Amino acid sequence: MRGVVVKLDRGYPLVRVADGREVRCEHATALVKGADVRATTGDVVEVSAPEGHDKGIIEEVLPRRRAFVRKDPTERVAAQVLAANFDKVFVAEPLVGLNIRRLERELVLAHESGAEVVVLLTKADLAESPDDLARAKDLVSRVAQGTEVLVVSAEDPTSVEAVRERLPQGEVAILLGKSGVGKSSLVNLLVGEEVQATGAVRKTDGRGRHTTVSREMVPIPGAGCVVDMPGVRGLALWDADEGMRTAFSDIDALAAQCKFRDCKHESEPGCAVRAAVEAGELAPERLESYIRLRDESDELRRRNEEAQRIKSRRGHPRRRKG
Ligand SMILES: Nc1nc2c(ncn2[C@@H]2O[C@H](COP(=O)(O)OP(=O)(O)OP(=O)(O)O)[C@@H](O)[C@H]2O)c(=O)[nH]1
Ligand SMILES: [Zn+2]
Repeated sequence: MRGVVVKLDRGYPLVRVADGREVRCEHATALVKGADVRATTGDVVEVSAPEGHDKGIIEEVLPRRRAFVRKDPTERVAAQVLAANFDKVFVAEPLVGLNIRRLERELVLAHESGAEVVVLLTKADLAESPDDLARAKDLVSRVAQGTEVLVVSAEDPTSVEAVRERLPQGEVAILLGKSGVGKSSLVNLLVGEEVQATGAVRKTDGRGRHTTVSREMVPIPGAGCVVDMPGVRGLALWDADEGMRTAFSDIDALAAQCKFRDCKHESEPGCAVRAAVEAGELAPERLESYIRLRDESDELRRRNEEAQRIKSRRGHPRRRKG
């Protein structure tokens, strides 16, 4: 049977199979043992249902056309795929507590997936004045580098409709953003009922910091599906070259004018990026942020290559003698 992973929580992946049934499934030992393949939300999987077994077995995870990948926070060098086969990424950033450095990182990860990205400036009703809102939108638009920015408020149904319009039927969007930016509230408004517990609910039940603990495909009436992405507190970069180029297209364009092709924009002569900072055309914090993210991704690549070398040596013990 062919199916799609529609929910991932602390238990077994929930797979919706062709006839519409939803089945809890475990991974076939062969999948986990060798390459350590784990199905994630959005994955298309091949499932078997052995006689007398209460769960289905995921026999195969089909190749992903798209993936949202971060560095596994529990491992020194390992990627973790948080969602697969989506069409869009909504990046939610709140108007109050706006954090440009976090937004930059989220944009790199979002663009790296290759999906279309839309930034949601949430909790817009908390703006002190129309000017305050315009300033925030301006700042976010500059950082977003041409990526669309929507102003969203739970108090303004029109703004919620604008989000729905960006998610046509048949498409899947993942929703990124720090805990508390209003992701669950937005999902509930899109659905039209309380399908996800929100921060306000959480206060009374006294549970942990994150309200949402699962990654679930939630169907939106008259639109596609949305996956609220919890636990992305530590969004460490994995492969980020493409994402960096898109999220920092301003710096990428300037870098083409640097004297050295491999300029690091640190202390090299003839650096067009630093020249732009000195001329007041590029914010120094933006360059700092770029360098920090680039170094993080370079360091990870170095570690990954090292791990691959060790692995291939272990796999071919005879080579060592040569
Ligand atoms: N003023 C205002 N408050 C909002 C808005 N959207 C959400 N909130 C409030 O912000 C708090 C957090 O909202 P949630 O929707 O739970 O945030 P979340 O991003 O889903 O958080 P996690 O589920 O923990 O990842 C709640 O108290 C909401 O009522 C908004 O547009 N305006
Ligand atoms: Zn340079």
